[in-house]
Amino acid sequence: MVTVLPLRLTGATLARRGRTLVGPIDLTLAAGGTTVVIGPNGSGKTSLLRLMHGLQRPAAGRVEWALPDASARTRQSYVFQQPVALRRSVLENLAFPLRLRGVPRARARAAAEDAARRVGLDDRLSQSAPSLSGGEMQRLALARALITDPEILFADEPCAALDGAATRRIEGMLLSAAATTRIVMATHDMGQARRLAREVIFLLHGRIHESGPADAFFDAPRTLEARAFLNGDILE
Ligand SMILES: Nc1ncnc2c1ncn2[C@@H]1O[C@H](COP(=O)(O)OP(=O)(O)OP(=O)(O)O)[C@@H](O)[C@H]1O
Repeated sequence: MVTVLPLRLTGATLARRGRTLVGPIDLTLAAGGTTVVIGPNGSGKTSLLRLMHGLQRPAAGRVEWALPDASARTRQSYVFQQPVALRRSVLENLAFPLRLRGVPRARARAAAEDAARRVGLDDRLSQSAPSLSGGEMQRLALARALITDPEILFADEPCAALDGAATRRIEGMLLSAAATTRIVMATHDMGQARRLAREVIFLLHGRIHESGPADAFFDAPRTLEARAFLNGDILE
């Protein structure tokens, strides 16, 4: 199968007004499993996801997919920390990415209904999406991001501000999506990171401080800083 992976970052930095927010980053994202990006507030989790997804061009270094950027772009989705919904119905929101890709109206509608059923929003199809609750909105955002069957999904704190039940529901969606979609997500919730991650990237001050298989990272972090972070200590 032709695939966009691996994604390779080589000395990549993201900058705003001359200030480096993240990087230089060197990493290779191969196929399979979920990568969880963790680190203190302001350590650069969102910036790293944006850099990988191509929301911003690197100020230095390279961000390269296995396919040309134009094809790579159509095979990835991004869920923002604060999801944005179109001022349209739940059904139209779900159908939108398919319509953008030229899927005929009836087929897009059927797929949207099916997606809504799977995430428990089938009784909300005609409700205006901006009026959904926080948990419902996150489910909508995730279902909309997955409806194109992306090869890779970037999710920035997809459970921020959700209660335990809503969080578990989103985690369930991520776990089933992970069977076919490579996931890279940022989270503050270490329980969630343990439940979902195959691989961890621990950021500190905009750089990768430690990374590797999740089990090893959580059982025996190599660096003092990672140990301190997992203990909930403040890192300056
Ligand atoms: N548009 C911007 N302009 C200037 N600085 C920015 C911008 N976006 C982010 N930053 C800065 O970049 C650094 C990293 O921010 P980022 O949002 O990537 O961190 P984070 O790890 O996702 O934080 P949090 O856990 O609080 O969401 C922070 O110091 C932040 O203030």
